[in-house]
This record gives sequence, structure tokens and C-alpha cells, in this order.
Amino acid sequence: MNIPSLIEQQRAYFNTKETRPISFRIAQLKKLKEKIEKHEDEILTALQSDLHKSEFESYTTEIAFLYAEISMMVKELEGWMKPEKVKTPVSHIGSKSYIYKEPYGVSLVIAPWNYPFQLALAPVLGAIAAGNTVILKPSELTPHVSSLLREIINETFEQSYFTVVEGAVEVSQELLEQKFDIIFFTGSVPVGKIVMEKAAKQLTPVVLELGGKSPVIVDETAKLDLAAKRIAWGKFINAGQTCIAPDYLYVHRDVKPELLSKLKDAIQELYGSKALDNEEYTHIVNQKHFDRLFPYLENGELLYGGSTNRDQLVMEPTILDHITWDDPVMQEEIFGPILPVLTFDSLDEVVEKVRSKEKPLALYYFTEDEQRENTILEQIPFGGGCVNDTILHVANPHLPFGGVGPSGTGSYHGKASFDAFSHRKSIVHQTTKFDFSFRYPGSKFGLSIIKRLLK
Ligand SMILES: NC(=O)C1=CN([C@@H]2O[C@H](COP(=O)(O)OP(=O)(O)OC[C@H]3O[C@@H](n4cnc5c(N)ncnc54)[C@H](OP(=O)(O)O)[C@@H]3O)[C@@H](O)[C@H]2O)C=CC1
Ligand SMILES: CCCCCC(=O)O
Repeated sequence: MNIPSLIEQQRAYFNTKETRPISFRIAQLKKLKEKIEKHEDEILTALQSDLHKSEFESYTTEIAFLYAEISMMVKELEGWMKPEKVKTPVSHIGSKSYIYKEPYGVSLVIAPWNYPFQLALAPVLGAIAAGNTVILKPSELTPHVSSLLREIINETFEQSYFTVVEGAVEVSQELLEQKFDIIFFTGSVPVGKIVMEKAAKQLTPVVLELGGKSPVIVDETAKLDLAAKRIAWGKFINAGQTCIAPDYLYVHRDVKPELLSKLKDAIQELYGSKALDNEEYTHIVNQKHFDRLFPYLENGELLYGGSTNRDQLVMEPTILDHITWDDPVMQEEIFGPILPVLTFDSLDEVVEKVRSKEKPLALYYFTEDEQRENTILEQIPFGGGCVNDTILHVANPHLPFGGVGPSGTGSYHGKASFDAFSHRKSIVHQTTKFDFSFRYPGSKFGLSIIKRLLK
């Protein structure tokens, strides 16, 4: 595909202003939803082929997620598009002030492999709702999903409006050499830095949905049965290949033995004693990631799991005890089904330690103490998270989802997706019924009036 001419086509189409009317935008969102509904079985099959993802996980985390977003956008878009009237200072007497929402233009969406369908299309929904055109580059690591996305999109939309460009890193790199009006990237921190560097050359606005090591903290007041179940659920869904998965467990020394015992029970309840053979359990995406994870199993002391099958690319949900901050498993985002366990004695220690690391994408805190909850929420910077649960914040379209610092820039979901793909244009509408001489230089009392007005 000739990428420069594709971008030219999209820019020409964007300039016709056909993407601007709300009727057009809603029609595209509804058309996309119809296509997803029509292809549900193929989508589930592609996710099974690429990641051994179960129907339950695929439907709930990949498909239903998009339906919820589209329904909200169709319902709320008219309100989001309306120019926002804002207050006007007395110094601007006679005028009214507004914020107009304007699409950026030609947008580029680069997607990862871990939720390859949902993370490709969720940002696209925002781009469409805001009136942009879209070029989408799915991950080559999930080829069945990537080719199905191309098939569904390219049969549904004109390429001058919305098209899928498949390929590997080289294609991403070629795309990033072009001039876009906004780039939305979901992926790793290292590649996020490359994307931002390329965008900086063209001063293109970016949204970066990245990753990091998200702690799950359990203090001695926590309800341990629920903590165990919700941590196991959030950690091992998609075999831990989730950007907001609890990366490591940070537990108060007094409740550690009980919590770990309950965690083992919770994993058994979710995946049985033979998770490797469990048809509901997701596999590791490829041998490169499997081989990246495998050495971590030697860290600390194996408390649960640890079995693997490299041919099947499957790794049991695993708990590693007696982990230190210097262990290899604590250096990079794990992004797999391994839960290292660290212990603390005081909340001050938790705040100091977690703050000393890069700002995480998510943080989870299990506690029954409101004061401690406020301490953690106020003193530790992170993208977003939950108290007494895990990962749920990603699935509330009323909550902007994104990182902070190295875990990401910008946010999306629901109205935040519309805002991510819109320029907010400030306008003062001035009256022509009268004018004031004091605003102009040389006016006799101008300065004293302005001083009084602007005090
Ligand atoms: N914040 C969030 O919402 C999410 C963040 N993530 C993060 O993404 C990471 C896992 O996803 P993963 O796909 O492995 O991330 P990568 O950063 O490896 O890849 C993301 C996308 O960028 C492309 N890419 C890879 N290398 C380059 C490069 N040098 N130049 C340009 N583009 C490139 C990939 O292409 P290809 O795959 O075809 O090689 C893929 O389409 C984790 O760190 C996770 O935390 C994941 C999901 C959600
Ligand atoms: C449960 C859905 C999560 C999608 C984004 C992520 O990888 O965290």
C-alpha cells in the first residue's frame, strides 16, 4: 500500500467536511457496530487462534467493551459536539465566550497484540466520534485478528475515510515518518518513546497508552477472601498480558500467609488444578514473550504454579514468594502470569518505595481503613486504579483511562475519547452594538478603568 498517497486521499476527503455532520459520525459508529455483530463468530475464532482466548474472555473484554462505548457515543455525541459556553470576565464586557470542538484531521492509531481487537477499535471510536479520518495499524503478532480487522474495515469503509494498514514494525516506522494530525499509540514504554520522538518532529499531538509495574497493595485491615479472589481475577485474566494487571503484590507482613493461602485457592477456583489444560485459560502470545517470561520462574521461591508448556505457549498462574526489589522480575513490566510477592511493615514504607519507582499505569489498594486509603490515593501518583478491586476502572466509560509520566500521556474511553481526538477551539464573540474607548492605548482614563476592572 502506498502510504503517502493514502494519507493524501484521507486529507482530501477530510477537507470535503463530509466527516463533520453528527449524522455522518453516528452512521459510521452504527455501521461499525453492525459489522462487529455480523462478524462476532470470526472475531472469537481469530482471538482463539492468536491467543487461545476463551469465548468468555473474548466477548467480555474485546467485543462487549466496544458495544458499550458505541452505545454511549451514539447517545451523548450531540451534547459533546455542541460549542461549550463559558464565563466571560467583566473586562470583556459585551462579548460571549465559547469552546468549539474541532476534529484534528487524519489520525493514526497503532495497536498492541494483547487485546488486539478491542485496543485497535476503541481509540478508533473516538476518532470517528470526533469527525476524523483513520488509518489503523494492528499488531502483526496477532495475525488472525489483524487480517480480520482489515477484512471487516476495508469492506465497510472507503479507504479515504477509514482503512487498516497491516504489517510489522517497518510499516509502523513508515507510517510514523508521515505527517498525521494526531497519533494514538497503545504499546510498550520503549516504543512509546519512539512514537513521541517521531511525532515531535512534526509537532503532532499524541496520546500514548503505555504500561509499567502496577502494584496491588494489601494492608492488615483488608478483607482477605475478596482481596484474593479479585487479585487472582485481575492478574491472570488474559494470562496476565494486560497493561493494568497487578504486576506485583505488596502485602503487610501480618496478613501475608493468610492472603497467599487464599490466593492459591482463588487461582484453583478460577482455573482448576491443571490450568495448562484449561480451555478457558489464555496462552502467551509467542515464543519470544514466553522465553522472556520463563527465566522469571527462577526468581525468589516458587509458591504456586510454575508449570509450563513451551510448545503450547502456556504458563500456569504462578506466585513467587520472598522476592526482593533487586530480582529480575521486579525490573521490567512482567506482562505475564507471574505474581511476585513483596512484604511491608508500614504504609510509610509503601509510599516511599512505590514513589521511588516510575509512575505506574495502575495501582490497587485493598484496605478497610479510609484514612489509609486517602493516604495512598493522595501520596502516590499513578494513572488510575481501584480500591478493594482490580482492573475494573478500565471498563467504566465515564472514567478517563490513561497513564501518567512513563505510563502514558492523555486518556480515552467515553467522552475522553471524543476529547482526545478533538481540538478545543476558544472563541470570543464580541458585540458590535457598542465599543469602549478605554480599551485602546491613548485613552484618557483607560488605564485607571482597566486597573479597576482587572483587580
Ligand atoms: N495503556 C494501555 O492501554 C495498554 C498498554 N499496553 C502496553 O503494551 C505493551 C505490550 O504490547 P506490545 O504490542 O508488545 O507493545 P509494542 O510497543 O511492542 O507494540 C505496540 C505496537 O507498536 C508497533 N511497534 C513495535 N515496535 C515498533 C517500533 N520500533 N516502531 C514503531 N512501531 C513499533 C507494534 O507492531 P507489531 O506488534 O506489529 O510488531 C505494535 O503495533 C505492554 O508494555 C503493555 O503495558 C498494552 C495494552 C494496553
Ligand atoms: C480488560 C481490558 C484491558 C484492556 C487494556 C489493558 O491491556 O489493560
